[in-house]
Amino acid sequence: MAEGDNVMVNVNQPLHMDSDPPLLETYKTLFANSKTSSNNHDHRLVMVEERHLPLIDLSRLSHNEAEKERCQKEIARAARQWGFFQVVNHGISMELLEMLREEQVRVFKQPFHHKCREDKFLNFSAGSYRWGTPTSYFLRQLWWSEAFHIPVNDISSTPMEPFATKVAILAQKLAEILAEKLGHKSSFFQESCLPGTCYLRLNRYPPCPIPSDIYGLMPHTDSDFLTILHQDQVGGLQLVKDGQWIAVKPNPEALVINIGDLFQAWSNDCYKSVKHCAVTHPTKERFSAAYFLCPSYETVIESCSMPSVYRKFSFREYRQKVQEDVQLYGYKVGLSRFLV
Ligand SMILES: O=C(O)CCC(=O)C(=O)O
Ligand SMILES: [Fe+2]
Repeated sequence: MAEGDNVMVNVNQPLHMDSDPPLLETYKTLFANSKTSSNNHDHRLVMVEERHLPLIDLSRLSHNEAEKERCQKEIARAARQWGFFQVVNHGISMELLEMLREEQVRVFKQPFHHKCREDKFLNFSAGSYRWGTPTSYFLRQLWWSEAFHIPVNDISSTPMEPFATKVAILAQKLAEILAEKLGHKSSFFQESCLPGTCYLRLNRYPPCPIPSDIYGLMPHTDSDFLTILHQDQVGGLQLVKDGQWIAVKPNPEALVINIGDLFQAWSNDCYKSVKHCAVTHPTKERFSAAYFLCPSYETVIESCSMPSVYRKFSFREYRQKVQEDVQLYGYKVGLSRFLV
């Protein structure tokens, strides 16, 4: 869809069902004014090449020592060169992934007014549900998505619990390998990232009438150690590689791993926390689920080698700074706030 096509959208005709958040109604005025808005800097106006991420078969970790070593090296190389990679034979069965997906669909199918209830919805704490960015003034700051951001503790005794248990083990295993490849055998991640501090984020991107103008999720880096993403086959994840945006081709058997800001700081800029976003589709809805390996707020992030690029900071300090910047400037500045 070309720039300007957006004016063809009949914004008076709500498309959504009673489970959908009122994105179109909320953004109506912005759509109407979008003809005059400038989005020349938007990467979606440029052709985005579809690429496969490095694909790593984790079953090699249980082969002989030489194969294990090669596999670990590939993981570390992908974290350095891409900040993103995909893994197969990751220990989470297709059945569990299917169960997660079914539960995700069921949860989002609930009526909108139930999902945004202030008190508890299902088993989740108040405030777990988020949708769009109703306070934005610019089209390109809008999010065309809804999400449940759930502390892993709240997942217990839901059908998603078996997935959460397995994905937490995988995250710890990857963190350990990444640390070891920098010469650090440590229990740091085991001790600081607990079920009460890690999150599962269920994302749903409804079909969007003007996908070229609105992100599902704005370009961002993740504020965690690492993220494990399960996505469906619709596609929409894009990331920056060597200064260019590329689109990730979905692989039904793979999970997508990405390095977050905290690992970049801990690794002293060796591993890269890369900017990524989700774009929307004109006719298809898309689901993804992300597990965030996060420490407790008190955890201090200190670089594993010297001289350190960043000063040490607590995760609480980091979150506060991010929130402060988002309120002041409308975007996250991130790690560069903590440069020495
Ligand atoms: O849905 C996606 O592909 C990306 C999700 C994501 O980046 C996030 O939840 O932080
Ligand atoms: Fe993300």
